[in-house]
Amino acid sequence: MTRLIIGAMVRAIGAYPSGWRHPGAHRDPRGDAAVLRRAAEVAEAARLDYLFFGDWLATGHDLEFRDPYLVARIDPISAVTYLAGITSRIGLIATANTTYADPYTLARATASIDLLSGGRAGLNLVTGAEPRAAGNHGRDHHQANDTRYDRAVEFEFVLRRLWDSFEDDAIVADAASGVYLDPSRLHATDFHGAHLSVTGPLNVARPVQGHLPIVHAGTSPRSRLFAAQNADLALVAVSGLEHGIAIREELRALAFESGRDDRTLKVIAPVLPIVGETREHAQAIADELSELLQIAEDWPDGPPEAFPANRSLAQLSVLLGVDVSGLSPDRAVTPSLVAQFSAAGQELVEIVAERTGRSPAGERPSTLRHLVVAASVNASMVVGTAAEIAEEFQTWAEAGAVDGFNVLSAVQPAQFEAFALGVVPELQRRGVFPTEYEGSTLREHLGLPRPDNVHVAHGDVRLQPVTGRDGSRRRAVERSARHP
Ligand SMILES: Cc1cc2nc3c(=O)[nH]c(=O)nc-3n(C[C@H](O)[C@H](O)[C@H](O)COP(=O)(O)O)c2cc1C
Repeated sequence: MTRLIIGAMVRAIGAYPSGWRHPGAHRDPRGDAAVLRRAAEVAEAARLDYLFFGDWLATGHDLEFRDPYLVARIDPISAVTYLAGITSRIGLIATANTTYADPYTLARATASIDLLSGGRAGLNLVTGAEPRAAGNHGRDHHQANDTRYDRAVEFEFVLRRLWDSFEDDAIVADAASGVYLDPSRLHATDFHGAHLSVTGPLNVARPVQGHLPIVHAGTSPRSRLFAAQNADLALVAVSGLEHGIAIREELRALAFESGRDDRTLKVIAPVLPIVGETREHAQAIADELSELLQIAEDWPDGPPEAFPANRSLAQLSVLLGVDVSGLSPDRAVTPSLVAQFSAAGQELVEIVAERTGRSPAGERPSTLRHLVVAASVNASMVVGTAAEIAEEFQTWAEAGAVDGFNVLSAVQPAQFEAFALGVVPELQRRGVFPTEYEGSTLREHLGLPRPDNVHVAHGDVRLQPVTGRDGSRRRAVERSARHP
C-alpha cells in the first residue's frame, strides 16, 4: 500500500520567481511571522508530514533575478524554533550547511528544538553551492565538491555522536537520593578528523527522536553517496518519471551496498504544483506567472549587470537551434517556426503547452517569452486540478519513482492553500495519504525507527574509508554497526 510522504518547502514570498508579483501574494519580509504562522496552521490542519526550510548563506542583487526568495529570508533554525512553539503535530525541518556550520553549535540548537517540540525536528544537511558564503565565514574560497563532502561525512558522524552524548536515562533526577546524573551514561565525542575536532559531550540531553531525521539535498555523485550512506530522506530534483525511478533505484542500491537497510532511505522530489478549479484555470495561473517574469529583452537599455544570461532570447536561440535573438519576445511561436526548432526546442513548446494551455496551432499561441521562461525556470511543475495533481503524485509513487514530495508553492498563501485544501484531501480520498497524525514524532510520521545510542549499541564506531561506485576512495562511516 502506497503511503506518500508530503512536506511543504516553505518560501515566504512564493517559490516561482515571479510569484511575489501575483495579486495578493505576500511580499513584505516584515510580515513573514504571520505568513509562517498561517502556513503552519494550514499545513497542520491538512496533516502534512513536515514544513521544510531551505537556506542560502549570502545575498546579492543577482539573486533577485535568479529567484527573489533567495535575497532575504528568515534563518531556518529561527523559523523552526518559532514554529515549534505554535504547532503541535507537524515535523519541522531546517537546512544547515556543513561547509560552514559548527557541529557543536548545530547539535545543541537542533537537539534543543527536538526537545522543545516533542520530537518533531529534522535537519537538512547541504554542502552549499554559493561561493560568496566563504567570505561571510572567514574563508578565502568556497571549497571544491570533494573537500566539502569529506567534511560533510565527518560532520554527520560527529552530529550523531554529539546527540548521543547522554544516554536516554542518563539524567536520573532522583530527588530522594539527590543524584541527578549517572556519569557512566554520559559519553565524550572525542572526534579528531581532517576537518573537524570535537571533544564533547554535548550539553543538551538526548533528542526525543534519538537522532533527528537527516535529509540531504544535492546533485553530484558524492551527494548521492552521502545521501545513500547518511540520510533518512534524499531530496533529489528529478526531471521525469523514468529519471525518478532510475535515481531512486541507484540511491537504494548504494544504501544497500553500504550495509544499511535500504528501505530506511526515502527519496523525496521537489515539485511545484499549480492548482486550479479547472485545468484551464490552473493553466491561466501558470500563464500569468510566466507573463510576470521579466526576461532580458524587457529592459530597453539592456538588462542589469546581475541579470542571468539564461533568461534571454540569445540563450533561447542556442537551445532552439534557430537564431531568434533579433525578434520581439512577444512574437508568436507559429507551427512553421516550430518546424525549424531542435528536438529540445520542440520539447520546450510542448512543456509550455502543458503548463499554460498555449500551443502554436491554438487560439492563444505561445510566444518566445513563454519559451524563455519555461527554459529558465528550473522546477518540476504539475499544472491542473486538485484531482489531476493527486493522480500524478499517486502515479509517481506507485511506479517507484519517489517516496514522497516536497511541495513548493508558486504564490503564498493562495497556491499553498489550494494545495493543502484541495490536493491533500484528494490524496487522502485515494488512500495514499493519512487523514490523521498517527504518531507524535517526525520519525513516526516518516515511518523511521528510533536509532539506538551509538555509544551504547556499537561502542567505538569509527570513520572508515569506503569505496564509491566509481571506484574512488571515500571517507565514510562504517555503517554496518549502525544499521544492523
Ligand atoms: C532539491 C534541492 C534543494 C536544495 N536546497 C538547498 C538549500 O536550501 N541550501 C543550499 O545551500 N543548497 C541547497 N541545495 C544545493 C545542494 O545541497 C548542494 O549544496 C549543491 O547542489 C552542491 O552540491 P552538489 O554538487 O553535490 O549538488 C539543494 C539542492 C537540491 C537538489
